[in-house]
Amino acid sequence: MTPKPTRSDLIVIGAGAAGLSVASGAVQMGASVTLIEAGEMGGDCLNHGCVPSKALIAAAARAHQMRDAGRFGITPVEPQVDFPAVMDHVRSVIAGIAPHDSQERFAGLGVRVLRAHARFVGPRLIEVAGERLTARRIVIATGSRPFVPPIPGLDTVEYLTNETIFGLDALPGHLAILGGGPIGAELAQAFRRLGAEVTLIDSGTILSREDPQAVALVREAMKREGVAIREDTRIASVEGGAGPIRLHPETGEVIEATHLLVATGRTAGVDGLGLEAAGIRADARGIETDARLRTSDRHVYAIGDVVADAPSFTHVAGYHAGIVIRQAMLGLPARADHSRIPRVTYTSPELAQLGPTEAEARSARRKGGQSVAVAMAEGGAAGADPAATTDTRTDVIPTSYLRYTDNDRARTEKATEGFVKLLIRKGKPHGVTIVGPQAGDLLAPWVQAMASGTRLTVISGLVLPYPTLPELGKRAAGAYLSPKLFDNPWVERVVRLIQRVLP
Ligand SMILES: Cc1cc2nc3c(=O)[nH]c(=O)nc-3n(C[C@H](O)[C@H](O)[C@H](O)COP(=O)(O)OP(=O)(O)OC[C@H]3O[C@@H](n4cnc5c(N)ncnc54)[C@H](O)[C@@H]3O)c2cc1C
Ligand SMILES: NC(=O)c1ccc[n+]([C@@H]2O[C@H](COP(=O)([O-])OP(=O)(O)OC[C@H]3O[C@@H](n4cnc5c(N)ncnc54)[C@H](O)[C@@H]3O)[C@@H](O)[C@H]2O)c1
Repeated sequence: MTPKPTRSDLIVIGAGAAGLSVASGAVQMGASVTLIEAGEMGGDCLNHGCVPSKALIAAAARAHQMRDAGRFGITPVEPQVDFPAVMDHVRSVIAGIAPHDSQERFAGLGVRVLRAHARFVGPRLIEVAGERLTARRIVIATGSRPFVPPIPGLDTVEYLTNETIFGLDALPGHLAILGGGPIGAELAQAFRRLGAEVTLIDSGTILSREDPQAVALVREAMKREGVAIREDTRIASVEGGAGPIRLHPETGEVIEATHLLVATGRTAGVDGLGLEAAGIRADARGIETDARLRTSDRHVYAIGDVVADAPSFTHVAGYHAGIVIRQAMLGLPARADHSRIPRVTYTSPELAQLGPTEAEARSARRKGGQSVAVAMAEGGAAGADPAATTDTRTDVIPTSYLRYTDNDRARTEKATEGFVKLLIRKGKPHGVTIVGPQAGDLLAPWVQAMASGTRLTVISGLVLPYPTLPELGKRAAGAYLSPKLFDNPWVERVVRLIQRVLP
């Protein structure tokens, strides 16, 4: 007779950002929780994703500053990059965060942590290392893996992915990167700054989801720093062996590199999970869920990267975890809304987006969606009057421009390349694009403003310390509002009247 399965209130499969957040929340609320992890605690973000990539980017930024010091009257120097030491820095950052995600910490909180592969063997029935488990609620948080395209010959070379690149102990001589999404773009610039020759290849355009005007600044900066960017380039085959890796674009020429990073997107982590046995629907995009993140078995949730069509970010994993906790622990309904998820690509300049891009807003408008005004605070030519560039034609969404050059702090830092673009709906921010230094940090107040429905009049009236970059946001709001105030015949009439009666 099969022994009775071990029972708990909640089983969580996967100890990445998503699974860890649910497990810690649930156990601290008093539930009995079993957490199952086949690989490293902390998942992709800690071990092969956000943390090592941002640590590498930080080191690369220092190298870049040394080369770039001449603009400030300081003799620029070509940095001596000790790559193994750079990787020690990356590993030390991971090691510093790891205790927070560790088995010891979770066991200490009261979570039963199993370090093995989990698979469903029936509805709400899981097998782990020979033990059967069941629970009132189950959370699948198995994340994603690199998608490797079926290019002839690719499987014959030792290509890198995000799971292996941070294990390099020597700087690549020439790193070819297939895929110019956030992974490819961030790592292309970082490796270039650390001294590698880099070729970034995309079958379409780089960062294609993002605002093209913003991407143009990123592309320009990367090219200037020496990243060879090959867009609209399809690789027909790859060959290698012991020597260099040769990529053959369809155009017939050859790209030769010492290393190849494949960063062509993600695939959901559902292999060997036995979803069919559990009656849980999934396809190539990931696990199907409703807005409450319930799978086709209502007692089983899916969260984080494994969810079909959900944005793949650590903050989304955390957001999903909160939605499941409310439902599974407190019995309260909660829904995921992905329309206002911020995202930042940590290139230099950084590229930050909240809500729809201008193109998405225009396309929604064409489809008969809501009417949206675009106040493009691009920071036009130095000293330009933003109002002068307001586009009020009726066939397009009105735009106005203001650049980083119009911010005094950006000027003192000589960090003037960039812009803020606001999409406005009924006097409130509807979408925000920021490209430029610290764009990610500059997005935070807009996240708050959009969440709380703050009007642009409030933002433009804020008293912010001078000189700071956040003044850009206030100016951007002002750029939209000032034509209404200063070019308004009604306002002029009222002011003339008041001036006549003022004592
Ligand atoms: C290079 C790179 C840089 C990134 N940078 C950023 C960034 O700057 N900001 C940002 O927000 N996001 C970033 N991301 C995305 C972010 O890493 C992911 O969105 C996040 O890790 C998703 O968390 P998750 O918990 O859903 O999945 P994961 O972190 O993938 O965790 C899933 C876990 O489940 C385990 N698992 C899978 N199957 C099983 C099974 N059957 N049994 C047991 N365990 C299993 C896996 O071993 C893994 O540990 C980056 C990603 C990459 C690759
Ligand atoms: N800063 C961040 O928050 C950050 C950083 C890295 C990754 N991430 C997350 O991880 C996800 C995955 O990132 P990604 O960059 O791998 O994927 P992606 O899907 O965003 O980009 C993949 C790129 O590869 C290109 N491509 C696909 N097939 C190709 C081929 N055969 N040849 C050449 N180019 C090809 C695509 O045109 C696309 O530009 C992101 O969508 C993001 O959610 C986030």
